[in-house]
Amino acid sequence: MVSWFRRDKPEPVKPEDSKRRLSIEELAAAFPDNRPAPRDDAQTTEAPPPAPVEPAPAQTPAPAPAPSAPPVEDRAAAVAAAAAASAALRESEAAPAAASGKSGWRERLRGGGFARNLGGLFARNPKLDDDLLDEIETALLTADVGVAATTELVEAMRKRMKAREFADAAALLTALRGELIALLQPVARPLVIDAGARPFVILTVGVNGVGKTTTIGKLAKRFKDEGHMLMLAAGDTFRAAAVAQLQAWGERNDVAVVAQGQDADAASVAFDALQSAKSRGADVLIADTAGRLHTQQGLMAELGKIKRVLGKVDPAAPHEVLMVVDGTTGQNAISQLRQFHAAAGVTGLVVTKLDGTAKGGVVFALAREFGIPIRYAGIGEQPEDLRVFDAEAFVDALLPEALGPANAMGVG
Ligand SMILES: Nc1nc2c(ncn2[C@@H]2O[C@H](COP(=O)(O)OP(=O)(O)OP(=O)(O)O)[C@@H](O)[C@H]2O)c(=O)[nH]1
Repeated sequence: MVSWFRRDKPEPVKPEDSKRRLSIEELAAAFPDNRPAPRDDAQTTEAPPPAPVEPAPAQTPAPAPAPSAPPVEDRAAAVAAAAAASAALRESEAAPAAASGKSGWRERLRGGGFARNLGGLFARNPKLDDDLLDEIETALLTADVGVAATTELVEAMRKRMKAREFADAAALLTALRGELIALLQPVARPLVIDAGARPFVILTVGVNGVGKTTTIGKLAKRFKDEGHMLMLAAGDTFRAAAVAQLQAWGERNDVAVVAQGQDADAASVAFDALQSAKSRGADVLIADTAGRLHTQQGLMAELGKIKRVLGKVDPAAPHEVLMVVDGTTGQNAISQLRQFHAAAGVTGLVVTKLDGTAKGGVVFALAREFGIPIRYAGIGEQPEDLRVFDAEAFVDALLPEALGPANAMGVG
């Protein structure tokens, strides 16, 4: 599949070219059905992307990927995958906004470990005693809330229980909900597009496979719906299908995508895209970057380079460094954020894949450890499955106030 993107005959491509319709093969490549799982070890065998060179001037035509014909069996698989992708797109577009509002959150998060363990615990009508606190502690740790945050929460509950503040377990549940909401409230700060920045530049970063490109697609839809004139920069020039994937999202939302193809210099793509967005009067530019492990120092340094290059066009850019974190990663997300923050100065987070994970508790650990705003939560793969992060809605979804057998989420 990688060979489709090798350049037999390089051709110049302009930003406008991104508006062309994608072929069925490109669509298939853009929506692969068996993505590798994200890796969090440093022993990757993948070759790193090429070291960045000085950015090309904005008007320099860049070589376009010129897909060569895939073998017949690959083509058949591609056609089948494309058909599935198109059907999925149609389905998602036709689907009612089932996941809107608090009920939508609850709907999506109910299968998760947090909801199941903690919710199930209270749904059993437990006795108010130390055993209950031990069980809460285990449930929080299992959901990856982390040792520090868990200890703080449980000790706060223990103190209040000893002070006879709670009449029963239901009262403790209410207090625990309050503590959880209080932990998240300071970081539930939505992204505000500064109208004075033309364009407002969002640089997305994160490790491999966390959902960066998908999140950009979801954001494109959101911003478009809000009436913004936006553009996308296909800065993930490493993964074979990433450019086509972003172009597919762009096409779907009628948003221009600036691309130079696979293996292009990511900083050059960002530079080009910002110049283009400026000259077209776009008010938002979202730049994708290749996934990279936080332990790969060379690749982490490349993020600093991309930022500096953007700063040459607009000293205030990027206005937001949005790190996408996979909510299923567990405590590893902490070290990821630490390294990305050091390399690129993260200003906001998107926590993805919170639907159905046993590890959704990492959101609390991130909030406690860094205090960096959590802008959005990804709760599914469809365009509408990106929510502005709301502390109360999130806690409400994981641990509803009224827990009885009827409300015990995912229990049994
Ligand atoms: N269930 C679920 N899946 C998601 C969510 N966000 C993204 N995904 C899926 O995660 C997979 C990886 O998403 P991508 O957007 O390709 O990830 P990426 O970070 O751009 O990947 P790299 O370019 O390899 O770094 C895809 O199968 C997405 O559909 C989410 O909120 N929930």
